[in-house]
Amino acid sequence: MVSATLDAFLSSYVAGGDPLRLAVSQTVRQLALTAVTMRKTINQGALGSAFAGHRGRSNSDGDAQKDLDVHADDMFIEAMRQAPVCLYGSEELEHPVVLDPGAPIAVAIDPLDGSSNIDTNVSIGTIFSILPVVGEPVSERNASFFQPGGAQLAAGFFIYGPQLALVLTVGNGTHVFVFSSRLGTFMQAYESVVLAPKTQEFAINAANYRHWDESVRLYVDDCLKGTEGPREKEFNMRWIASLVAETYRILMRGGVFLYPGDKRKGYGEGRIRLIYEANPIAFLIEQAGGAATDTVNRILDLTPQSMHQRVPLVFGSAREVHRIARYHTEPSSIGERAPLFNNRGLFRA
Ligand SMILES: O=P(O)(O)OC[C@H]1O[C@](O)(COP(=O)(O)O)[C@@H](O)[C@@H]1O
Ligand SMILES: [Mg+2]
Ligand SMILES: [Mg+2]
Repeated sequence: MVSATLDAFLSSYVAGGDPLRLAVSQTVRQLALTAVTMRKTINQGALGSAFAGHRGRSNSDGDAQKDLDVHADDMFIEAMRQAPVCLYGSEELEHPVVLDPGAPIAVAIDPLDGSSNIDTNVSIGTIFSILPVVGEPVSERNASFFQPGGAQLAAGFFIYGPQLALVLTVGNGTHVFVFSSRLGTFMQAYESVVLAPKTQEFAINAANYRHWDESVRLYVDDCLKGTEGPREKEFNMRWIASLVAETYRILMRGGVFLYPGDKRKGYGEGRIRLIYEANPIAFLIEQAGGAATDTVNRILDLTPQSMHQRVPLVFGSAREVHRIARYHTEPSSIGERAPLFNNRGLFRA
């Protein structure tokens, strides 16, 4: 347990006076102030006006927009106008918006993650990715969002749960800050998080089982067989349907998350958006010693092609993530089909 303030953490990060770092730290401060206000709105629940429900609108990806989605987007874009941010790209906006053309960074954001949980009083959040601005002239600057996730300067999310927390990386570990109402500020709650490489817990929306490809089905089948299957250990399963909540849990106690592509219409690349969901989560997870793939390839190596592009996402404890990749790349050598497992089965019989 450590107890530096977020301000102290950011001040030490900008100590060398690098202008990009300065811009990142000012932006994170603005995001944090806005998250505190968002939390107050969320805490009012159905008693507050921002909870009125659907506006009957949908975002560019076809998701129904709830009032709180739009409210969160309005809040964060206003906040980013107070920060040195050139471009603001959001799940809720079809195209990125130019804020300060001379500023050095671009912010990609999922203003409200886990929207389907708003009315159920389950944790929701805000995910952000901060990238350096690239591209000349100004009209070419949207290219900033199409850099591989490995170019991110910082990434993080706020989780509006039993605690308001910020999980942040600026490229030197993954840091968890919890908002202290008493002190009115975010305090660092843990040293840099280290994710256990092994796990016995997986998270997937099992309702889609029949739509998955065989590799994903076999992986899950092997987990479900527990001590009687090739894994020879019991597994636990979780699905909160809130990416921020799943990520927080995995950072705290290990585990693996899967949202693969499946055969449903529109789900060939899964559900998670690359630029403002998968990339920041992958950066946080890698900085904690975990791994993140599109089932096979490292997420942070992918070059985005469009602002709202979806990507299959697997992340969490590194050994488990790499194991899942092998179900896709060498299916005949893993799980129940592995020669060693069959031998063992013969001996047992
Ligand atoms: O409802 P499903 O298909 O299980 O999907 C749940 C996933 O969708 C998301 O809610 C997508 O994010 P949004 O709420 O920002 O659209 C993730 O947080 C979550 O992991
Ligand atoms: Mg989301
Ligand atoms: Mg969202």
